[in-house]
Amino acid sequence: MTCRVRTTSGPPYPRNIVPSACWLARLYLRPRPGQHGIAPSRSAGEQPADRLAPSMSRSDDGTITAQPPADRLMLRSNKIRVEIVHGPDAGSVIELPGPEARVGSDAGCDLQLKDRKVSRQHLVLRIERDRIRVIDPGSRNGTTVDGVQVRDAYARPDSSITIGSSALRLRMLSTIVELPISTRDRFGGLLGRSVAMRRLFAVLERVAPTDTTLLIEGESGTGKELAARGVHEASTRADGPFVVFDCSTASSTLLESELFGHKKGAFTGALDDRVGMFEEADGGTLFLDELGELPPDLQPKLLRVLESGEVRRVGSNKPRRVDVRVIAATNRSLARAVDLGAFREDLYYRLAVVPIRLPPLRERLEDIPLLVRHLEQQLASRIPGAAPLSEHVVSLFGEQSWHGNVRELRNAVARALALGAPAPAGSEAQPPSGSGDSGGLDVRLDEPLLAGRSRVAREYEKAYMELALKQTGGNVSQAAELAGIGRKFAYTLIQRFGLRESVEGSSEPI
Ligand SMILES: Nc1ncnc2c1ncn2[C@@H]1O[C@H](COP(=O)(O)OP(=O)(O)OP(=O)(O)O)[C@@H](O)[C@H]1O
Repeated sequence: MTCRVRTTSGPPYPRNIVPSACWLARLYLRPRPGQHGIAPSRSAGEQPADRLAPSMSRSDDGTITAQPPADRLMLRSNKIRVEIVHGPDAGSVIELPGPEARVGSDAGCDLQLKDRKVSRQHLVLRIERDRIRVIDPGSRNGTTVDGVQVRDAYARPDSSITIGSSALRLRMLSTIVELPISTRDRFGGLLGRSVAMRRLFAVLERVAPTDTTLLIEGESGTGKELAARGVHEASTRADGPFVVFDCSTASSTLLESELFGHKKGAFTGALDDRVGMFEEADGGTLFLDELGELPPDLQPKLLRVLESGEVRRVGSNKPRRVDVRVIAATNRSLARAVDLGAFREDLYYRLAVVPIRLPPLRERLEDIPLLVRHLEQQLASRIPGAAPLSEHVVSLFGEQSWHGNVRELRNAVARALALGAPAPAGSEAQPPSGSGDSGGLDVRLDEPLLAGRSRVAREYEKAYMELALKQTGGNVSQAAELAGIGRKFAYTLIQRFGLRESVEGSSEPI
C-alpha cells in the first residue's frame, strides 16, 4: 500500500482560535512527496478530535475555541486516521495529514488501494472544521457512508465508508500545540512589535524551514510580498531563486505562457521557446501574487501542476519536473471567492496549507513609530536635504489609520522627509491606497509600467465600487447606474473585490 503525502491544506478556521495549523502535521512528519504516512499507533501528544485540552470548549457547530494568553499561540493540526477494515488492504491504519487526501487505485493518490473495484481517483477526504467531508468525484462503483450511497457527504466519527470491496473507518485526530509568540520584532524585512505581528512571526518562523505551501491574505500594502520573501530566505531554498509573479497583469493566454512557458510556434508571436515562471523558480520559491485574479480556465491547470510537480509548456506535450515551493497571496478572501463560485475549491485547499493573514496597520497602530523610523532610515539617503523627523512628527503618524497600510505610510514618510512637514493631514478621507508622492498615485519605479497601471486601475475600480455602494445604501442597480456600467458588470466587480458585504441584503447569494 502506498500513502503519498501531498501538500494539502487547512480549512479557514475562525481567527479567534488559531492560525489554522494543519502544517504542524507536516512539521512533525516532515512528509515529502512519495513518503509514507503509515502510522499504526497514535503518537505522543495526539488526542482524538472529541477529547479537548482543558482550556478549550466546543460550540454547537463543532468549532473549538480557546483563549490562550496574549503571549501564547495555539496551533492545531488535524489528521484523518483511516483504518482499512475490509478488502485487500484490510488491517492497515494510515494517518493522512489532511485536510485533503485522495483515495484510489492510482499511484498518484495519497492513499493507494490494491482493490480492483476501486476507481483510480475514487474518493476525496477533506477536513472541514471538525468534520470529514467525503466526496466521490465520479467513481465507477460508487461510495457509501454508513450504508448510504453518497456523492458528497460529511462522515460522522467512526463512520464506515465502502468503496469497491473495501471498507474504511475514518476518524479525525487533532493535535494542539501551544507556542510562545515571537520575541523578535522582525521577520526578514517585515517589522513589527505588536502582539499581532509577533504572533505572525512565530508562525512564519515555524513554517519557513518546511516546504509547506502558504496562502497569505491581507490588504494591499500590508507586506505580503515581504513576508513571502522572508519565508524564502529562512528556508532551505534560500540559495535558490525567489520568483514573483502577479496573476492580475495579463490576459489568460499570456498568463498561461508566462506561468508554464511555451514552445516556439505554439501561437502567433511565439517566436522562440520560452521558460515559464515555474521553471524559473525551480529549486526555489514562486510567489503568486493576486492569486484571486487567476482566470477560471487557468485554475485547473495550476492545480494539475501543483498535484503532479510537472509543467508542460504551451504547445508541448513533454512534461518537465519542477521543484518549487509555492507561496500565494491575495488581498481578498479566497474562502469567500470559493463560496461565491469564483475560485475553485480544490485549488484553494491545495494552496491554503497554511493560511496566513497579515493584519492591516490600523489594527496595530503601536507598530507605527518603529515603522516610521525604519522607513526614514531607508528613504533618507535617497531624498536630498531630508531632515530627521522629530518625535512629535513621528507621533503624528500614529494618529491616522492608514488604509493604504505600510505602503501609504512609506509614501507619507517620504513626503515628510522631502517637505520637512509632518504627516499628511486628513489621509483618512482619501480613498484606500489613493495617496502617494506622485499626484496622489502610488508610483513604484520597481514595478513595470504596465503592471503598475493595471494595479492602480484595479484599486480605483475597487474604491469606486465601495464608494458607490456606500452612497446607494448597497443598492447594486443604483450603484451601477452611478458608475455608468451594466448591472452584470457591477456584480462581476463586487465578486472580484469581495464587496458582497456592502450589498443590500447581502445574505442573498449574488
Ligand atoms: N511590516 C513591515 N515592515 C517594513 N516594511 C513594510 C512592512 N509591511 C510593508 N512594508 C513595506 O510596504 C511596502 C508594501 O509592501 P508589500 O509590497 O510587501 O505589500 P503587499 O501586501 O504585497 O502589497 P500588494 O497587495 O499591493 O502587492 C513595501 O515598500 C514594503 O517594504
